[in-house]
Amino acid sequence: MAPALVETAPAVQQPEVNYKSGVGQYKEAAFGGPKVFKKDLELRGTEKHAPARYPNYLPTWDNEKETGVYAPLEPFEHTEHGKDADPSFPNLLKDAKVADLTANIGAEVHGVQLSKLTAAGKDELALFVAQKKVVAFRDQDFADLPIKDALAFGGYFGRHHIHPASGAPEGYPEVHLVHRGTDDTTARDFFEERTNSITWHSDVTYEKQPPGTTFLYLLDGPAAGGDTLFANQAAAYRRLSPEFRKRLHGLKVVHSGIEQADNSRNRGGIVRREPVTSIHPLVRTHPATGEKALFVNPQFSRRIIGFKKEESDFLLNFLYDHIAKGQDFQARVKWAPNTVVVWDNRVTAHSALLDWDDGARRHLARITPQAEAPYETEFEEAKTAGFEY
Ligand SMILES: O=C(O)CCC(=O)C(=O)O
Ligand SMILES: [Fe+2]
Repeated sequence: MAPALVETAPAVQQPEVNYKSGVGQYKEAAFGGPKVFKKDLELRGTEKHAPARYPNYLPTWDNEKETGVYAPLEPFEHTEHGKDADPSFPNLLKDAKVADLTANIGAEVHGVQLSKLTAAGKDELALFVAQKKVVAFRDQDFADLPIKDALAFGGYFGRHHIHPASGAPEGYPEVHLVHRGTDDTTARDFFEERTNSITWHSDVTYEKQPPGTTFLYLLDGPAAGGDTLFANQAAAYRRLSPEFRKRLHGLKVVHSGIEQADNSRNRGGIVRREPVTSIHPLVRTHPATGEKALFVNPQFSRRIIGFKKEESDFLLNFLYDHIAKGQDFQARVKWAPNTVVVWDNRVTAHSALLDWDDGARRHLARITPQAEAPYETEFEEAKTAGFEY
């Protein structure tokens, strides 16, 4: 049966919380990939559509062998390599051409081959991405590497997250896939019910240790469309008044993976691990830059602890709206063949866009190293200094 090609999670005992009463909604249902996935059709192609360029990356899943067989995730000690980096980036950027995408978020880089970076270069990559928030590296060989080599590269940045509900290349559950194939009717179905496809989120924030430096690379894409949106959640934090920021500090938010798992189950997809909820600070601090960022998203955040439902909904909705409208701290990343986009999931949110014709293949792979458990540091009145707005 079919999987849900979406975000998702595991288990550490949590205090009892009524996560279901929050405003966050799991909206990714319509992004959940085809109900039935015919691998042979994708391998063959159709009269109108070419076969998959990277058949080794076509999604597979096995309900019988995979559902419920993964143990809860255990805590692990994360090493933040961005802290060890030379901030002048001598290894990463020595031959690079860097162009900022906007004044407040994003860069595009030519002239670097990620797969060839030394350990020092990878440390610099972690810091550079933490600073820029999202970076599009062009002309990469990543998609052509053996999958195990791509995973070995990503594993430097943290323990691989195995998605609870998404399809994966055969034998590599650590790779999360985004795939719309030749017989996909997602766009038509989705817009029967909805007016836009924006789904701001950071990945799998219901995990105890959500991802940090995250890699998404293009395998096949439509001629136009299918861009990805990114928002700088540190800039979103700084844009708020000092009084408002002060109030946000100390608040804790419940994040839930339950709806995503239910959604996968309802579609006949897999749930590799029983879903969990986690409690994270509403404002988190980045371990390498010391920057503070909002850490809420409408996909997975559910409830502010200690607030009544209406209070929690009111504040979370304000923050979602603030982030969604902040075009001046957002960037729109355009995909091209051989592009690897790297973002820091701790300080950004992103949204896919469903704006291309059904049937045109869009196929991406994500490598998702987990990072530290989110933590916060004290509110500091003057401490937006040193960071650009
Ligand atoms: O398809 C996209 O543009 C982004 C999908 C996504 O949210 C992810 O891979 O984490
Ligand atoms: Fe995502």
